Amino acid sequence: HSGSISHLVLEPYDFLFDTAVDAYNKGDWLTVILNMEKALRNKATLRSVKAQCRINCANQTVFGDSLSGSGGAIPGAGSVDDLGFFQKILKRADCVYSCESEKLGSRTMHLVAYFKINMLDKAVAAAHTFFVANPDHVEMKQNLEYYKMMAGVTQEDFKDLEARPHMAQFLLGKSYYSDDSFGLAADHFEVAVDEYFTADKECRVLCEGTYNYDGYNYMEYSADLFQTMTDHYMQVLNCKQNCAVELASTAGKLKPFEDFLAAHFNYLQFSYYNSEKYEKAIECAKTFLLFNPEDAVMKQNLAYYSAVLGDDKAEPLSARQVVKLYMQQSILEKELLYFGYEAFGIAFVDPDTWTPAEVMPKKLRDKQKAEKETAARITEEIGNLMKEIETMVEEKKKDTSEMAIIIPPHEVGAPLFDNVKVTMTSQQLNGSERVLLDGVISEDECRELHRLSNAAALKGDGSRGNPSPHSPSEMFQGVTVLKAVKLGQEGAVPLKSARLFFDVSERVKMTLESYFGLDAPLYFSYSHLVCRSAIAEKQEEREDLSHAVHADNCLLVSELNECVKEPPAYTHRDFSAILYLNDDFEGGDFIFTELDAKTVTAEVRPQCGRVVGFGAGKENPHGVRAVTKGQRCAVALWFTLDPVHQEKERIQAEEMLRMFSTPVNAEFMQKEVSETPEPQQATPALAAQFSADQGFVETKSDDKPAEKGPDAAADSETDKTETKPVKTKTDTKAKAAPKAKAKAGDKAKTKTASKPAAKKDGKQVKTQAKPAVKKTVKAAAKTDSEKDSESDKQEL
Ligand SMILES: O=C(O)CCC(=O)C(=O)O
Ligand SMILES: [Fe+3]
Repeated sequence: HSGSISHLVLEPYDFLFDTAVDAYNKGDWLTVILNMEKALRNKATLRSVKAQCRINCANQTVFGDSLSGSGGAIPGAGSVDDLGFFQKILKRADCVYSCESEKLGSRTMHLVAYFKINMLDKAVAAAHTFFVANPDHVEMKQNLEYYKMMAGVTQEDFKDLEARPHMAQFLLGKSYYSDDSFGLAADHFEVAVDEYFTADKECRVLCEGTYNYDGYNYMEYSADLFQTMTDHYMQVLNCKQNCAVELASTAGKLKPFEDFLAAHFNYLQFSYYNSEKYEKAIECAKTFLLFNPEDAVMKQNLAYYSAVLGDDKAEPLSARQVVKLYMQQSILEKELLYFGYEAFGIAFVDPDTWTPAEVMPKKLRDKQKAEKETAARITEEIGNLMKEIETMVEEKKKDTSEMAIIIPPHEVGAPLFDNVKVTMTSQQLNGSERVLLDGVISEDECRELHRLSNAAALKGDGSRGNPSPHSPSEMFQGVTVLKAVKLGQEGAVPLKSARLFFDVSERVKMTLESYFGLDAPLYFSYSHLVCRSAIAEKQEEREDLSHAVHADNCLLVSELNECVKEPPAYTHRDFSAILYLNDDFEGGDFIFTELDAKTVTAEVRPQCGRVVGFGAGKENPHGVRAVTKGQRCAVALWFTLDPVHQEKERIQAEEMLRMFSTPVNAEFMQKEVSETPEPQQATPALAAQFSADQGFVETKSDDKPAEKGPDAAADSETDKTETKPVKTKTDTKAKAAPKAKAKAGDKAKTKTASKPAAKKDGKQVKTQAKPAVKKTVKAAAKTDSEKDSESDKQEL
């Protein structure tokens, strides 16, 4: 063991992670950031100690030594060899064990629940998305900018904590390369190669961890010694193979760089050529050819360099040994893995593109070929089908435009769900964009939601807001989806009922989209389960309405027969739907009126499962007649066509419901989340999704260095026909072959080889992908007062 005993006292990162999750739910971003950073740092330390221990121990106990003391050949030597092998394994295990506990203190302290590690990785990925990859996520960005400002944290602190030197060097090299600073580029690519192998070594030893029972029931897994060893070993090898992918991955890039290691040598060869270091250029070209022996452009480049240097000098130069060894080892691993695939069916997907075809067993190759052909056939068939469907849709469109003559323009759809029936159309309701549907939910569902409303009202503190906002003769109670879910989480109402609230409103939304034949989807703008209860002693000589006549997205000025579409009206609301839950009350009929708010054009009697749906604008002024006895309950829903205005609370509710439905995650949600939700709080899952849609900073496939089209300028001065090398492009999007960089030095240096006839214009075509423009964030997170006014407005 190493002499120095230094105990690292690390706060367990699962604990830090828990704290961060708690803080996340409370919207306390500062705490999230601090703990997440610490968790990442500790995880990195733990990782490096483990890697160091394994590397040291591997050096101390190399397999293949003869067993000390066991001298000559004795009968049954095979078993002695086996023993020797296992002795080494035991020694290795022991060495790792004591090394780790010496460095980290008690071992159990660092045993971490594995799902939490996975969660951490997910969170890290999400954090990357937030911090690095997604300058366009306006809301998340605003929040982060705001909290960063508060904390006095600078952008530097948000740098990818796990950014590893090999990647940093590679990216630096690339940026020098695209600036035509080839000397510096070569320096950084060289360091990158060195760092790559260091990182690869580390990555590989870290694969020698515990067996992951993924897919098996841990308790039921039983295998004999060799089966167990094989299973575990195959897993380790798979993991090691995957290091190539891991090392090629970086934050802010959706996909790993392709042919990452080979790419280094592609960049290097051209950088050396431009620095007139032909020996090195040749060495690197040859190294690149180890990966892609048939690469025509590289073969051509190599021929050119060799001609310049002189074939006799070029010949003895060989590809890098370290790469040869790396490939040999990797191929051995692949062969073993393929053997495991064939013998035991342990799946292996080769992550490398350079693997020689013959490494894969012929049987598998044939199978893959057949599968590819099938896939191609299916794709073709699907294509044909799609075409057919398109034609059918076209025809259908023609039909429906003819139908539109009879039926009002928007009401072309049929209800989506079987039990739903159209009771009245716009025409029958004497207006436009109106519908009355029945059978949208069942009696049982009505009862459950009615109960939910009353249970939630009981829990409500009653002090918040006016209990009778619409009529002094009635009590008004309301609960949002998020509130219902939170109450469900606390156990104050059945979680099942909260979920029903959510699902039912989803059903109404789909029904409306379908019925009104909307091309664009509707988004929830607000969802409210509301009951109006008559106050018995306040019913005499009552003349008011339960809900005065109004329109949902404009301010009705009945004196002028006008509706002004301006704030504080919810101008973004486009459709409204009221789902009724009961009819055992007196009064409470829904009415449509003219713009004068007096002339009633249609009346609807609420009943369980009935939905009145209508456009939210001036064409549909409406109100509710006084509820004079009993309690009238309904789910009131407003929809918008503009995703920007969708209800953030609902997204949060959905996220929580999803968490509850996965047992592992439910644990994170046991604690109460903040009382007033942040209106702008998006979930990591959503943010990641967003980025998947919008793309990351660098989604362009600039990872392929190729497209090394030969320079058109063939030599005309000498009889040699070698073509001058062409710069590797860094962006495959630019299709035109970039010009070779012509240097003044070429003329002097070129001895035997051809050089381009015409001197190239010195300006290099810029082919580097432009970095995404960072948006300047003007507004910080919303202030509390803004939030309050927003949530209060909803209940008016
Ligand atoms: O409850 C109803 O029937 C209608 C309520 C309404 O129009 C509203 O809240 O905007
Ligand atoms: Fe309304």
